[in-house]
Amino acid sequence: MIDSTTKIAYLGPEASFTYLAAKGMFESEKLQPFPTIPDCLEAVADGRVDLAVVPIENTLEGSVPLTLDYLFHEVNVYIVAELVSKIQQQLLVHPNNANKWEQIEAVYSHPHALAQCHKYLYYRFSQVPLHSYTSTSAAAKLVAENPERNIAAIANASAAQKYGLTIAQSNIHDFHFNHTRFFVISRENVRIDKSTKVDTGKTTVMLTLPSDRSGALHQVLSVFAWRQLNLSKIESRPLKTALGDYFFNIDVLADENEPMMKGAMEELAALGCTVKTLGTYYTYETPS
Ligand SMILES: O=C(O)C(=O)C[C@]1(C(=O)O)C=C[C@@H](O)C=C1
Repeated sequence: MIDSTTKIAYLGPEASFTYLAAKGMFESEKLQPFPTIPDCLEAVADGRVDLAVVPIENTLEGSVPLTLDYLFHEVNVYIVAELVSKIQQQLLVHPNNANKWEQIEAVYSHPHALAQCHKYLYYRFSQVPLHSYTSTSAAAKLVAENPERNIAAIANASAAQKYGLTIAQSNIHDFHFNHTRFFVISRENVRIDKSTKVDTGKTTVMLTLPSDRSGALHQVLSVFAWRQLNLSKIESRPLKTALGDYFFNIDVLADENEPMMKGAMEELAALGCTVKTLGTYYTYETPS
């Protein structure tokens, strides 16, 4: 599945957390930066690359809605692996401004990174405007390219090194246990199976309920419950058709080829659910 010609998109530019996660799994020569999550997913969906690495969920801030929604609404692709990385956020400034970082005029980062540092920013920089950027490394690059502006980025220590920035404050995320899950996405329903995997497999299904009737969700959950299929996540997201219409993202700790899972999928279809399966995949821990 992975050979010398494999191209892998990631949310760039270089030194994003997504880059570090991808580099922990694949050779860096195969990695190609794309500016946004939709760009990565479109590139894999239309065949410009073979795989894409995108963030899906963080322990402090929850799901990355753009990834979740895009996987349901916009592209037909599969998850072939999950990467989990520790996330340590740093406040980065241009070296020219290193001795006046306490007077920064703006902070730039990915919305998830800003949210992971909410308390720090609230108590230290409550008057300073926060600006969302496409990724943490894009924010670091912006700070590097604008030395005349006393602005900061929230990004990782590799980004400081890559873009020649100074770490003004280390580990500014609000809670110590800060990890992000990333998906490796492919057009084919295959899986990356290496001895370094840390689990026995998980299947992601996205579904809509048959109709808005009482007990519909209960019925869906009992499909998994009586088969003793353990769920590790359930989350609803807007279906974007009307207020109160949702789709559900469900992660099941089982292989889609197990008889119980096949039975569950058949029963969901019989109940009238629309089910989109994103495949079974293994989890890998990647250094950050
Ligand atoms: O990869 C990056 O650097 C990103 O900006 C994305 C992202 C995310 O969406 O969760 C990745 C990891 C961190 O949780 C913060 C931001």
